[in-house]
Amino acid sequence: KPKPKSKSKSKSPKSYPFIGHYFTIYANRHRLTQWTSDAVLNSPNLTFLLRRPFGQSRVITGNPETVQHILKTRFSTYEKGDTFRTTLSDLLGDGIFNIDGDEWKFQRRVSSHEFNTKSLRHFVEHVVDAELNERLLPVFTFSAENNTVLDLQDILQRFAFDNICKIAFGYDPGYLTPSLPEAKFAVAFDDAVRISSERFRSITPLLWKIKRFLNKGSEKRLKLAVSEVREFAMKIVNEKKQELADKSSIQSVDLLSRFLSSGQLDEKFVTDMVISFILAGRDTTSAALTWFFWLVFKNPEVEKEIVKEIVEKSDCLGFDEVKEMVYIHASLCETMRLYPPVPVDTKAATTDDVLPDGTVVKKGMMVSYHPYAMGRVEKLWGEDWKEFRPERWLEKDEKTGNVTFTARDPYTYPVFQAGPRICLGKDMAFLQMKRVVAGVLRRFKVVPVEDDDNEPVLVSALTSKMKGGLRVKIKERK
Ligand code: HEM
Repeated sequence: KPKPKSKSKSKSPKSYPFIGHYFTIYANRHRLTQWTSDAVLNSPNLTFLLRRPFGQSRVITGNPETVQHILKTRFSTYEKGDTFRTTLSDLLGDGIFNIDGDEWKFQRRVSSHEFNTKSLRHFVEHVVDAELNERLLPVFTFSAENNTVLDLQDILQRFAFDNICKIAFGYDPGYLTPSLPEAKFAVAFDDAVRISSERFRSITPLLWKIKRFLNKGSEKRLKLAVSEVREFAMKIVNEKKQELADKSSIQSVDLLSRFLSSGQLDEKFVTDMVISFILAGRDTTSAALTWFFWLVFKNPEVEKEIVKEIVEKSDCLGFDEVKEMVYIHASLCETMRLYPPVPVDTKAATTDDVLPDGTVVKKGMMVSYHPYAMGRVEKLWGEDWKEFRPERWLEKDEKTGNVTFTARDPYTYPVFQAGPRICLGKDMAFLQMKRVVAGVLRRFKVVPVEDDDNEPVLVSALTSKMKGGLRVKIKERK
């Protein structure tokens, strides 16, 4: 197992009494993911102690052993915790992302049915297939014929949003239609996520709580955005309740029906669940795919291999064919190593503890693991870690010539988290992304409009995005 870096490259950021690293945090407030990543990478044991004002400290780690300790070995010690819960409670309420203990176990158990093989097969062969063939590809065809510019990230968010609503709630918002309708909901959702996550940067939580109490500035905007989001989620819930009441037996197989028929009729609870699933399903796969198409354009030899893998399959891509596409799978893993959709994820300690790297953790302290930094550790990925090389995930059997995908251990690559709370939608996400890649690259080339050597910027608010989106032209593949 590779060992973390043993030497510090440069000194740690400067910390002052009372305010800790606040000056540097403030100066880097628009690139905190990148700044904390540098701090982790420059630390000898890949663990950095971020000192916040008023003596609050947060551990941030990129050390696989420590990540395993937090996410698995001491799972019950590291919870979401009160700070996380209160900071996000206006938006997420008691949804699965924001709870611990028995409540979390219940939601996880009911939700996990949604991700069994039968559901996933239905998802890829019907839901994703229809959204791809009836919406995404026609939008691309129009763009190719008329030489228009598209914001690929926006298109992919619409695509993912329609899909998650259809599979989880049996509801089609029709957000990716040729006219690309403005959706008040989507704007409100982005605002709500961004402002909620900005609360974490407040010098003390008291500040945003006072602002909320006075209903001023960003808190006023957050309140409006959250009520818009809740109204939309509640509409879905009420329509589903009506549908269930109208039917003598339950035919719907979606998650929402499952919650409603398990006796969960509390409107607030089910609405919270809907919001968490939209967050999980919309922004993660769309961000990953946006970076993927940019990286593939920048690496034509990878694109060639991908197209080769696609044309070897028949036109009709079902569940099994999609699963078999190992080169695309590897390319997506490689994309998310460099640009993880959840770049940093945070827990809180319920008791005092000592991490395997010797860091002392006090009860109540926040402890984050940093997939963005971990994808950049030379000792874990080799000297060529900067390169986009799907081959690092593949193994060729010299006798048979068969190429197989080799996963890294989930604590070295915690892009989907790891341990008992590992992402429930991992397989669903891969199936969806692979089906999109195969459907798009079989027919089209995706060409960024700004083709210079500048790397797009990753910005993060709970989940990451490409700053400003990705403007592309679509060309028919000859
Ligand atoms: C590339 C795509 C995705 C990535 C990288 C990803 C990553 C993650 C991560 C890091 C977490 C842990 C979050 C936390 O607890 O703080 C998580 C949890 C979760 N994800 Fe995903 N996710 C993806 C797609 C999806 C999709 C499509 C769904 C489908 C709805 C989904 C459903 C969930 C759920 C329900 C949880 C909560 C699990 C729990 O707390 O027990 N994810 N995901």
